[in-house]
Amino acid sequence: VTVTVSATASHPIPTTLWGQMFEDISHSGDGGLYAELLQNRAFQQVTPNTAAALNAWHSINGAALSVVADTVPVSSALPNSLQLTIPAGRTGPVGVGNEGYFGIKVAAGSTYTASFHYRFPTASSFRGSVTVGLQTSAGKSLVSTSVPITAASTAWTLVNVTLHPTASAASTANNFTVTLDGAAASGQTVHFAIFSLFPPTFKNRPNGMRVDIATTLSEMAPSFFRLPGGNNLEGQTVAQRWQWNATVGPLLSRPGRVGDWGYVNTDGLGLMEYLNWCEDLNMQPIMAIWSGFALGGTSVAEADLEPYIQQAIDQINFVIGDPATSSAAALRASLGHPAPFTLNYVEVGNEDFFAPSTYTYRWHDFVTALTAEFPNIHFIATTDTFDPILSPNPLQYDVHVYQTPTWFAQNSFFYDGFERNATKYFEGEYAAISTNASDIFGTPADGRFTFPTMQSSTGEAAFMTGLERNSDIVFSASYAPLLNHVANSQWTPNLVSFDAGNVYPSTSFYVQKLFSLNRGDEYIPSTLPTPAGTLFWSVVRKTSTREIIIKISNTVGTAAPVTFVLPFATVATTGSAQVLTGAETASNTPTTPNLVVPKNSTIPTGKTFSYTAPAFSVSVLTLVAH
Ligand SMILES: [NH3+][C@H]1C[C@H](O)[C@@H](O)[C@@H]1CO
Repeated sequence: VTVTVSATASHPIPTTLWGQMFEDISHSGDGGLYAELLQNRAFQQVTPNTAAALNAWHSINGAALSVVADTVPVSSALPNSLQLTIPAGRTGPVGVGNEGYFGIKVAAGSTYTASFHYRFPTASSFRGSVTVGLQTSAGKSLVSTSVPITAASTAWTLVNVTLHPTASAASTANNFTVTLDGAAASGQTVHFAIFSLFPPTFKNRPNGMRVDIATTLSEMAPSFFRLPGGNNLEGQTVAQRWQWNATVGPLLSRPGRVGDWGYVNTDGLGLMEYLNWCEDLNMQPIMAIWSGFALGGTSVAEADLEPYIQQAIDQINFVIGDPATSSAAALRASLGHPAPFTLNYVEVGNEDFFAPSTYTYRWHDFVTALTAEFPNIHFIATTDTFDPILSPNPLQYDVHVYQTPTWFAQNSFFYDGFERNATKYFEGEYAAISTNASDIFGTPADGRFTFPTMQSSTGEAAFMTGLERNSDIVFSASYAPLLNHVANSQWTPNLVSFDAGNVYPSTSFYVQKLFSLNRGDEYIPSTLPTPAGTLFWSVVRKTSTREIIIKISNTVGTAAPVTFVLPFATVATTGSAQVLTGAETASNTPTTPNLVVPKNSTIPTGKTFSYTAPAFSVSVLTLVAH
């Protein structure tokens, strides 16, 4: 095929085009990006005196354990404590261990900061010491330190320790342990509250992000970060919705919530952490507000919306308000960020095409009130585009599509036919997730991908060339879901998988990275690909370097020769090629983590040059031309 490139750009490309969608699904947050290593650290949202309340905790050497509703809770937000009784007649360490989020990585040279609160429900003359450590699940100590404790009072005492392992553990099958000497503490009962164990964090932020995952996400230079969801914004019930104010301030003040993906969210990764994260990666948030619909099916009646609208106003004021006039903004200032954060986009709900009939008034009432308060914010609607008709007319819609690789390859012209009527589109969730067109959301046995493959990733890349071509109306796009703990997935495939020890960037992640790191600031029209074809491309210009950047996706198993004809007076005779290619079913997985990674080379270029796109490949060709 011959591709003739135009001399003049058709439109500027928005700087927000490529970014990331986040929600706490498959332990993306708790057990993933959020660096806390202990699972069920504060016994939040569990029923006392049940085995489930002790999830991730186990007894060491006969200690009697139970989660109790403490008569003197450590805080009103954290009513549960761990009650530990040392039975008589035990010798050696007796206590409690935590197995982390399906393992704990212990690296020599890292400093681990551990903490917990303790109190003796009955005061006594007991004086002892507690040993805090990390050990393999076979019981071999990796590091430990001891701190004195006293039963002189029944008040809570905070213990902080640092651990410095001198050797790395052979695997992530390790436990965090808190023990007392069985003989010395025989018969003692101690209460513990909110344990915590942190490794070093990204940019050393307190209560921050896991370094390896954060670094991987930063490598694609995302321009936006959608938060906090996705389904996980919504709650199964109105009471279980995500509430910004329950996720800010001291961890002692954060009750946590039952998340929408089958596990308790600590909310240690809260709105302030999200916003600091956005600043650390130079991203802008696309922040959602709860829009009055819970996933269990409840819509708040219009007459009852006001408190939820006020909560949304406070949420936005927390982000951009003036501390002198807004208490929510004053709270932000007190937490260390007096200046407003960047916020241009607020999404009203999530996938409200599940509740379109009530979205008409929910959208109207939220957006009318919020626009009056925040005239510069762009509000994003989440129903199907223009169905139902909404008032005020949305100027932004969030469009989601999960489909087959073939669908993506066949629909790279999805937006070409959209009316140019001032409405802009956020392709907020997209991924090729199954080869089975009649059962997209089925199981792996039915064609569902567990990890992206070069078939799914080239399909997505084809679609993304269309998003780039239509970036006059597509302002943002993000693959979903972003993250996944391979030991506890609620959704596959995902962009980046991980376990307690490692991160596994997928083939689709490398596609996102190739598009995001090789952006142009203007789109250059060229011979259009055949919509029903198998080879797709987009051409952009980076005006600052006078580079032409050509992205090519070959979605089938035969190499595709393509000739480019450029109209520029000066064209470099060599250019760079960044190529991601592999077999149709090739995936990066925990067993083959780097099976398919981009390879760089130089290629001959010129006013007319040919390039052969390998089978199942995404290529980025860059050359200076003007
Ligand atoms: N059901 C998908 C759509 C929803 O918005 C997300 O929470 C889910 C996975 O990304």
